[in-house]
Amino acid sequence: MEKKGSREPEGEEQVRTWAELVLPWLAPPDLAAVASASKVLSSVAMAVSDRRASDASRGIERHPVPFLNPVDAQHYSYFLYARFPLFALPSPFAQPWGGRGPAPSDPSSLAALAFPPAAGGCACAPACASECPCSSGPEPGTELMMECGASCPCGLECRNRVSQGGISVRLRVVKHPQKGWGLHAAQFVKRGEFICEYAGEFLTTEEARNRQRIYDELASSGRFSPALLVVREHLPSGKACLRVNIDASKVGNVARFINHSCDGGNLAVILVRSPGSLLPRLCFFSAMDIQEDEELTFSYGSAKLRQYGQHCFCGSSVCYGMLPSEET
Ligand SMILES: C[S@@+](CC[C@H](N)C(=O)[O-])C[C@H]1O[C@@H](n2cnc3c(N)ncnc32)[C@H](O)[C@@H]1O
Repeated sequence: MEKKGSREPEGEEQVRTWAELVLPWLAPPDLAAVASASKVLSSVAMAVSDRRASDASRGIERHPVPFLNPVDAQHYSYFLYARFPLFALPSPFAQPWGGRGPAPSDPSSLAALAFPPAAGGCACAPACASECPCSSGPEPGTELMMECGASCPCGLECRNRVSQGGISVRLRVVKHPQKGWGLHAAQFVKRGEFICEYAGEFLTTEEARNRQRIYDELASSGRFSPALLVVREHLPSGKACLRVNIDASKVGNVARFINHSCDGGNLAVILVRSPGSLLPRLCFFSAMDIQEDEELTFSYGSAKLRQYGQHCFCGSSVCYGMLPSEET
């Protein structure tokens, strides 16, 4: 901590200024290595780590999402933060985190520019009415919902874009001794509220299969928590299905911390479609009233598809004992 009134020697002040700019770009192992080089670097590295621990979203979400670790000394998990899914990792693959300046830019905010909106959408501008043709669902028994989108003339303030305004409930990321980090409610959440979208990299099925093989190996040694999700949307004919692979292991949002529960958990997973978007978005809504501090969970999949052996610690009365995993 700097003492009021006392000035650092000029050389140290310069090192501090430089360190404040550079250290937020470093991954944890490099940050730790730099910290051991001098007192000034150590104090800047500590401040960077503290700021990182105070907000997993780096200031990109409306409310900070702090890390809480009652288990060990591990600070946080390192990944690039994006609010929406991306088709390709931004280059270079880096984002400052824990600096003193303004929030870094959200790499996923550029994604929409790369894909001009297609035709379609509603014509209810300036405001969408309750009978807007884009508004539907989720119907009981289905996991599909429609919202206005890029092809609609209405803006983000439209009432039919609940899942597009970002996260509005307060959340925190809490470490569990067996499950690793998990996402928790930091306030009471009413049933049916939008929690967050599953952001990450959209992958081709071939790339998803390749990565899954590597992740399975790393996960079985306990060194890695993969966050690759495969979602299948069955078309009305029932004959075909659209497969969406989203990998939040390197880039994603707070959804990458949501753990599995064999009883289905307290979140509903809804595919949200919008005019102008080719792919559906995977969104989480609260399936029931959720109390402050409760962990947010959903079911990763069916028990029948278990292939590799990660033990499940969901603690539910119907726990199968192993995490679901399917052959991608
Ligand atoms: C999407 S990540 C969830 C966040 C993860 N816990 C972390 O620390 O980053 C999925 C991984 O979390 C762990 N996990 C999730 N649910 C679990 C459960 N019920 N029991 C044990 N581990 C779990 C597994 O390692 C799984 O591969």
